[in-house]
Amino acid sequence: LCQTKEQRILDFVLKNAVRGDPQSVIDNIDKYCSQREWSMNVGNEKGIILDNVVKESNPSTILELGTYCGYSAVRICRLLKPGVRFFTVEFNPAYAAVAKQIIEFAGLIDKVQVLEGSTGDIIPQLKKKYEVDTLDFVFVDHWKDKYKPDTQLLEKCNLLRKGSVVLADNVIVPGAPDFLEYVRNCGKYDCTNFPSFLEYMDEKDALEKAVFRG
Ligand SMILES: Cc1ncnc2c1ncn2[C@@H]1O[C@H](/C=C/CNC(=O)c2cc(-c3ccc(F)cc3)cc(O)c2O)[C@@H](O)[C@H]1O
Ligand SMILES: [Mg+2]
Repeated sequence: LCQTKEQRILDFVLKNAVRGDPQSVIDNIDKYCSQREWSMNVGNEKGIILDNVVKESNPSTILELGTYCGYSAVRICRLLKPGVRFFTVEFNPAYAAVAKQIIEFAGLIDKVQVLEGSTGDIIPQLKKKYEVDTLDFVFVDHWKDKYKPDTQLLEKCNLLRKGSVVLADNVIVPGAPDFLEYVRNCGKYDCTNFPSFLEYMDEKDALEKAVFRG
């Protein structure tokens, strides 16, 4: 019945997680993807680093680039105080549909707006159409060749302010070399690298935190 891996992940969550309990949703996605089918969720090792960066930023307006199944949306939103706004962008309708159901099951759908479309089209709409002033936190985890252009687009659209945190997954594998070179050398960011491991594997990976200097 479940034709796609993403539908099988959703099915496993619906069957095994506890409705309204974000941690059980995260734990069950990690369990399925480590025991049955690998999947490109940020995972628990890098997820703990993500948790810590989110907690220290205490953000009110958050943007995620690349929702996929909603694992990091649930991971981030479970830490947020009431009333904050979390936007996540996904251009694959099948993935967006799975993500919405997983976010809803976790009980977090009121905090989350899944914006269906390409980041290149949606980022320029955030101020006028979605009433965003500036972004406190951006989690970047979509196609790796889009990291740099979309970071530059965020700058161009004046969505970053002094202290805005841009946190990028996979800067070792699959890697985002042009993004790393840009944020580390353009002079507009203070960068920190967080070595970790690729989700569900023993391979090395890392997150890069780039704080906009304003
Ligand atoms: C411009 C635009 N607009 C909107 N949505 C967009 C968009 N570009 C992509 N998306 C969306 O975001 C997700 C894409 C995620 C891409 N992530 C990875 O490729 C990835 C790969 C690995 C990996 C590591 C080792 C391997 F051997 C193989 C794969 C690990 C990871 O953690 C990854 O994130 C996916 O849901 C896609 O539809
Ligand atoms: Mg990733």
